[in-house]
Amino acid sequence: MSINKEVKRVTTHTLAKMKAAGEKISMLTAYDFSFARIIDGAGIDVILVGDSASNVMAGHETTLPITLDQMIYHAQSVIRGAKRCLVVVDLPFGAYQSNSEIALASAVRIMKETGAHAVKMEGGEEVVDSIKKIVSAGIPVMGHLGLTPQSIYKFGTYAVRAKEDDEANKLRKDVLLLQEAGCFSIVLEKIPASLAKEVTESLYIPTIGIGAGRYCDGQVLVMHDMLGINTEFKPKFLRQYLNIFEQATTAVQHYISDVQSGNFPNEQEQY
Ligand SMILES: Nc1nc(=O)c2c([nH]1)NC[C@@H]1CN(c3ccc(C(=O)N[C@@H](CCC(=O)O)C(=O)O)cc3)CN21
Ligand SMILES: CC(C)C(=O)C(=O)O
Ligand SMILES: [Mg+2]
Repeated sequence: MSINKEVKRVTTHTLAKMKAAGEKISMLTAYDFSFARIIDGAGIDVILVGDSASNVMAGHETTLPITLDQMIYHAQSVIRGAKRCLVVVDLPFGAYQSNSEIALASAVRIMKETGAHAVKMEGGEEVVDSIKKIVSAGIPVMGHLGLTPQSIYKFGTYAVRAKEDDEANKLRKDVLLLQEAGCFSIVLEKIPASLAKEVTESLYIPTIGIGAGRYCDGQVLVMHDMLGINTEFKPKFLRQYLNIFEQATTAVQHYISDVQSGNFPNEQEQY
């Protein structure tokens, strides 16, 4: 299948084997070529071109405003930088909820115009028909349950989901429906660790958690959060590995003062 044999690509089948072997799956978001190159080169299994681009790239309050065209632009940039990992693209709000034909058309546009390997969509029972249609067309689908940010105005808050029995029971059913519909993996966002453990054990497809505890088959974070580019967002589940905001601010301040003092450029830095 692969014409370019330089590197062995992670596929949805790799992830299935990893779950079977008890190997944890690492996933991070990326939205552009340069960061995709860093993350892929570091050895990540999966890059998610998340609709969180709406927040961290465009500065919106929620994920709702980002369009399919804008997601396609981000995915095209990421795919040029990602040589080894699996690249999954979020279907944005409005690109799949109306009916399964619109959902398929949106997924086809992503596959055709970006070269990405899979799509992700939020929801359970409500989107099962769309998932089946997309999977039948040969497009791998990742599910997303628990806190689903495209429905934030229905929930009203970003608080932990499925703490009560009725919502937990719906999630228990939804994971099985998604698996049956053909999803290759499911993101579980901000649910109790005990529930994530239980549903992870009930599935043969891997779960990828964010704020869903240590028992998921893999973990995902938004790159800008874990690198400390975006420092306003500090939920309990986030581990920050760098503080780029602070370091970049210091670097820019040094540059400004070097320009102002005439220290930059020096003799070696001119022609
Ligand atoms: N930068 C960024 N990081 C993300 O993880 C992310 C996005 N954007 N945008 C899309 C969704 C939204 N997500 C979220 C949003 C908020 C919380 C959260 O825990 N917020 C509050 C708590 C709010 C409450 O309890 O009511 C917090 O502690 O920061 C978690 C995940 C995850 N995704
Ligand atoms: C938080 C992850 C799972 C996501 O959907 C996104 O970044 O858009
Ligand atoms: Mg998303």
